[in-house]
Amino acid sequence: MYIFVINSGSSSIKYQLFKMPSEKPLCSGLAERIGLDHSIITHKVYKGDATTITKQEGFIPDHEAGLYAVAKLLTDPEVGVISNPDDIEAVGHRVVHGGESFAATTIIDAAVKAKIKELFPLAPLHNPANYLGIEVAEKIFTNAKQVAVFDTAFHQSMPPKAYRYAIPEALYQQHGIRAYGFHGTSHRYVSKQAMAYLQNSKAKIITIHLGNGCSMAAVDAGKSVDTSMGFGPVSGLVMGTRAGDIDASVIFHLMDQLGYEPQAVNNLLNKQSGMQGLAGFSDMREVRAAVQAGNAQAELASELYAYRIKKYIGAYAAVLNGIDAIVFTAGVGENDADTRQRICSHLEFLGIHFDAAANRAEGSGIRSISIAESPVQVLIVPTNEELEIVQQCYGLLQA
Ligand SMILES: Nc1ncnc2c1ncn2[C@@H]1O[C@H](COP(=O)(O)OP(=O)(O)O)[C@@H](O)[C@H]1O
Ligand SMILES: CC(=O)OP(=O)(O)O
Ligand SMILES: [Mg+2]
Repeated sequence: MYIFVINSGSSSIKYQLFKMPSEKPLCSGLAERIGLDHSIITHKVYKGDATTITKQEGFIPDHEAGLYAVAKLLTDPEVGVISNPDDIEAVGHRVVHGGESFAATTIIDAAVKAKIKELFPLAPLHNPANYLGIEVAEKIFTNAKQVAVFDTAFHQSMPPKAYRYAIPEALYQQHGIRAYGFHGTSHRYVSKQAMAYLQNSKAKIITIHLGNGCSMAAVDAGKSVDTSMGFGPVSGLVMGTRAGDIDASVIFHLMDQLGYEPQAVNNLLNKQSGMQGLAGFSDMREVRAAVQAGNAQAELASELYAYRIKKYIGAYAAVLNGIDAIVFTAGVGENDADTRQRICSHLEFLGIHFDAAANRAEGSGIRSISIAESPVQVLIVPTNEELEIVQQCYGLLQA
């Protein structure tokens, strides 16, 4: 059985075609800079031990055009891997916000689509792109079952004391205002990998997902018990362009004293803040280069980014009553030794004894960057949201 996985982001589409149940990837790819100049699709085909990489440049105006271009690559006589889109039996979609309606992976029907649409205002950078991905896939892969895997699902195990806000009860009961949490597919995947690595299914783990969006989760024996993102994916950590935690008074001040309209505040906190707002760059590689060049704003931004994470490590160590491991994952977490060093230094009182040399060493796959005697293991675990999505889809279709 072939299952195609689509991870539609705000400006990118990640995709992977799997043969199930072997979980063998036939191809994977990334369409980047959708709607911007210099759009590019990087398409990788795996045959035996060999990987062939094709790069296709040219303007991609929107997600619909991007998905059609990807489908064309899949069936291309030279770099394609299937002869007909009808060969695909299921398409697994990452859907960022599932609200309280979805605690598990779900076959998509008209009612599920309506619910995903209803949640647009709660995840404006993500759910519209996810929805479009579903609509286009329905047109291209007409034979396939469409399946939704929600970022919020893993965090549905949080207790009310973690997910409720201290505001009137009616706002929760009537309007669903509570913390949901995101990146659940990644937190679930890396925490499972870490439990297997530690050979401890009861492990208390703090997972730190640092991509463009950033979040942390406190995971107790495989269950999320708290997480840093909330009602929408803007709270908690400092991100590429999102502010993370901020006093609500700032929002009133912006509107009442500085004349900001609600939409402008939304834009400010989602798109112009975080590392972009502090240092002028949202891409951590550019921030690192600026720090190297002696840029004081980039240095402060890097310290603030790490400091916020350090505070959440302290909080989640308390929530979990001790920790067995801390896990770094996603673009920054997996690749940026400097950020990991800033976060993990001076945490010996928690039993975190960081190995600075191991942290700087080149490596791939799951690996430890704490010293052998450290009571708490610090791990790098590469995330693979697409693999987790395909496993979820296959599990659902077999059930
Ligand atoms: N070698 C690296 N050093 C530092 N940061 C990196 C490196 N490689 C990727 N990143 C950062 O990872 C982030 C993107 O992570 P990713 O998980 O791909 O994000 P998303 O899935 O949210 O688009 C960017 O900020 C990028 O700069
Ligand atoms: C939910 C979220 O923030 O996702 P991403 O990191 O892909 O933007
Ligand atoms: Mg991501």
